[in-house]
Order: sequence, then structure tokens, then C-alpha cells
Amino acid sequence: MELQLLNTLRDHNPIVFNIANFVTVQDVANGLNALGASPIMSAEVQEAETMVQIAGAVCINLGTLTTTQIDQMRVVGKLANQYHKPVVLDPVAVGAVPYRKEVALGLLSDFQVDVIRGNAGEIAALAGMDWQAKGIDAGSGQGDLVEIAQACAQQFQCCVILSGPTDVITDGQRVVKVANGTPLFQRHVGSGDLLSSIVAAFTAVSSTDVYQAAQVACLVLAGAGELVASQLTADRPATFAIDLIDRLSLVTVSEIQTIAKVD
Ligand SMILES: Nc1ncnc2c1ncn2[C@@H]1O[C@H](COP(=O)(O)OP(=O)(O)OP(=O)(O)O)[C@@H](O)[C@H]1O
Ligand SMILES: Cc1ncsc1CCO
Ligand SMILES: [Mg+2]
Repeated sequence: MELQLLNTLRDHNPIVFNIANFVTVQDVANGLNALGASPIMSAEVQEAETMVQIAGAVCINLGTLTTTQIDQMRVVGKLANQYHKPVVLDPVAVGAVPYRKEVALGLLSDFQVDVIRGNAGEIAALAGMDWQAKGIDAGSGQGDLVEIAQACAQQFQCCVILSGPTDVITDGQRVVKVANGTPLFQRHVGSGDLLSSIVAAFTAVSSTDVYQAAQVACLVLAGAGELVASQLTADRPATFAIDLIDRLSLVTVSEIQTIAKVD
């Protein structure tokens, strides 16, 4: 894996344009900033073209969608395709809310996305497979996570990250698994939103190889979280979230290489 992309990202400080949700917007902005990217959030369609032009990549998060925002998402996605800017989609809760799934499928037919990043419940729903998703969480289901991720990637002709205790990254054929992380990620709302935006940041510096960008993003975030957890003496979700921001700014390629569990 090309972990040197972390240094490339810090050298280039790419602008990442996020259509964020209002729950986790500041965590996402601070996480991107700490890592070495330059976040910008916008909810206004009038400025969509400028946003896409100045950005290195776009992350579209369905977390707190409204009818107005869906229109903005459609315009932004089409502009990103036109300007050849990578697009990451975070299909928050599409496994639990049929309306969201309908919206996500509509967007996926209106423009091409480069990466879909979701948990098992979300990716299974987009792939048309049975799964008991629970709100924004993965929920419980039965099935081969690799097959589910591959089916989703093939259906939408893009990379898919199915995140969880092990992140599964696939372009529809090839598969890489990242087993780093900590259960503390699940105790902090918005870990997934941050991952999706970090994926966008890496695609901004590796737009010709978004599959690599997706892998590096998963390993850097999960690795940073694992390093934080290894220093915490108790189950402290709030401390974890704060320390994660610090660690994203300090972590080095060699620290991550030392703990990487990739296959
Ligand atoms: N049990 C776990 N052990 C290790 N790492 C985990 C675990 N659960 C999640 N992660 C990590 O947490 C990050 C977010 O993935 P997750 O699948 O929880 O997203 P999500 O469900 O969309 O989260 P959110 O709704 O809070 O944004 C990923 O980096 C993933 O590797
Ligand atoms: C809790 C919550 N509700 C809508 S979005 C969100 C943050 C996780 O994506
Ligand atoms: Mg999520």
C-alpha cells in the first residue's frame, strides 16, 4: 500500500468540499484539518460550481438530508464529474430508511461516484441484499462482507469501502482488508463521516488511483485510532475523540507501518 500518500497529502493540503450533516460537521472539519487537508463545507447550490472548481475532491454525506440539499447534491455531483473531481458518497442510514435508499439510488444514477463508504447495513442495502440495519449503525445481518462490498462496487462501477471492525475495500474485483481500529470508534458518533471525508482527501492527491486512496485512508484513520486507544486506560469516548484529532496531526507513516494489519 502506498502509505507515502499521507506525506503527499500533507505537502499538498488539498481542499475537500463537504456536503456534511449537521450532527458531525465540526468533527469532520477538524479531523480533515488535523490530518493535513483543507476542509470547506457548503449547503448553497448557488456557489456549487466555484466550490467544485476550487476543491481537489468532494464528499457528499446524506446524514441530515433535505429536499433542497438533495438538489444541491445532484448539481454538485454532476459538476464534479464535469470537472473530473473525485466524488465520495456516504449513504448514511440507507439500510434503515427506505426514503434515503431511494434518494441514494437516484443520485447514483444521476452522476458517477468514485467511492461509496458505508457500514455493512448501508452497503448491503445499496447492493440490494438483506440486512437488519439499525438507524445510523450497521445493525446485524448474515452474509459475506466481501461479497456484499463487491456486489455494490460492481453495481455502481466504483470503489466501495464497507467499514466496521475490519474495513473491506474493493474495486469490484480486487479486495484489501484493514483490520486495525478500536471499538471506541463506535462510541463516537461520526467516525464514519470522518472516514468518508478522509477518503475524499486522499482521492484529491491520488485521483488516478482512488482504490489506493481508499486503502490508505482506511489504514491511516483506523491506525491513528488504534494508537490512541492503546494509551487510554478506560472506556473514554470523549477523550478518544479529542485525542484522535491530535493523533491525526502527529501520526507518521512509519508509526502506521509498524502496526498495520492489512491483507
Ligand atoms: N469494532 C471496531 N473495531 C475497530 N474499528 C472499528 C470498529 N467499528 C468501527 N471501526 C472503525 O470506525 C470507523 C468508522 O466506521 P463505521 O463502520 O463505524 O462507520 P459508521 O457506522 O458510518 O459510523 P458513524 O455513523 O458514527 O459515522 C472506521 O475507521 C472503522 O474501521
Ligand atoms: C446521528 C446522526 N443522525 C443523522 S446523521 C448522524 C451522524 C452520523 O452519521
Ligand atoms: Mg455513518
